[in-house]
Amino acid sequence: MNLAVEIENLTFFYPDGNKALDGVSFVIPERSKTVILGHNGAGKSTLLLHLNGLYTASRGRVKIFGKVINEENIREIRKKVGLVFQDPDDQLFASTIFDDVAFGPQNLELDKKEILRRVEEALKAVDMWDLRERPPHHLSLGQKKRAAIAGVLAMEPDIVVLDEPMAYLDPRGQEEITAILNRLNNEGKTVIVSTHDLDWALEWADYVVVLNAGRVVAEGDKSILTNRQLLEQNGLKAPLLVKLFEDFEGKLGIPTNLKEARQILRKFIF
Ligand SMILES: Nc1ncnc2c1ncn2[C@@H]1O[C@H](COP(=O)(O)OP(=O)(O)OP(=O)(O)O)[C@@H](O)[C@H]1O
Repeated sequence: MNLAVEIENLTFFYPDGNKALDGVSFVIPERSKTVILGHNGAGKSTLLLHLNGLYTASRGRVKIFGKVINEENIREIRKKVGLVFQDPDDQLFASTIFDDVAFGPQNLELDKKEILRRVEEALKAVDMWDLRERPPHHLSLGQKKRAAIAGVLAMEPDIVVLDEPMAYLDPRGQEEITAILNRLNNEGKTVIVSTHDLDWALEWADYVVVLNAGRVVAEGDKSILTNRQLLEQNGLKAPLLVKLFEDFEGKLGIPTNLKEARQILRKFIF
């Protein structure tokens, strides 16, 4: 298994002395769809900000494709790891969406043709090309989130990290973002998402990391999401499917997505 991310004994203190991460170690397989789960304040955002070197470990280290992030390689790392913030207003600041998405490639000092190619490809990937001349503050939240993702895609990263991309979106907005994440993963990118939504995680993820109070309490395949006791002990709500099927455990088994649930029920009923 090739690894996109390796985190070794990562501890992080905020300047006020608050220890937000405490000896965190885990790996993320390359080309996986990974979810980082944890209750409010568990340390998800703090952790994600380490993945492209925006935060620097107080102790321990973070490796991207086997290379420890350090001051010398930080520019290279930022080309490989794109980070989409939870609030798109933290990311969008130019007077048009086009300029916003062009900002990253311009900083790479690429030629004009290449910048245009990247911006067009990124905006088309999130279905925002037609809105490219709009100012960001004239967009809906779902559109802003898609524009923020385009800004990251224009850097052509191998790893895309998104901090709670579904937060505050309606079901349609969530579906649009999920479709984008799936396309990115199908193209071979490693996609890492923090979320509270375990129903969504059960359907989407293939790798899971659970944090509690700045520590890793579980890491591995999505069968973790069927362990109701573990999830609840760590302040999370088990997925509805898991709650429904666990009453029949032994007889039915616990599905790890809706399709499996249908298959189990079909077998049981017919
Ligand atoms: N700038 C800061 N200064 C001091 N402490 C902070 C700061 N930002 C976050 N923290 C603390 O660090 C811990 C981890 O916070 P973090 O935002 O990483 O958690 P989270 O899992 O992303 O939470 P949420 O789900 O609410 O977004 C919390 O105790 C939080 O209060």
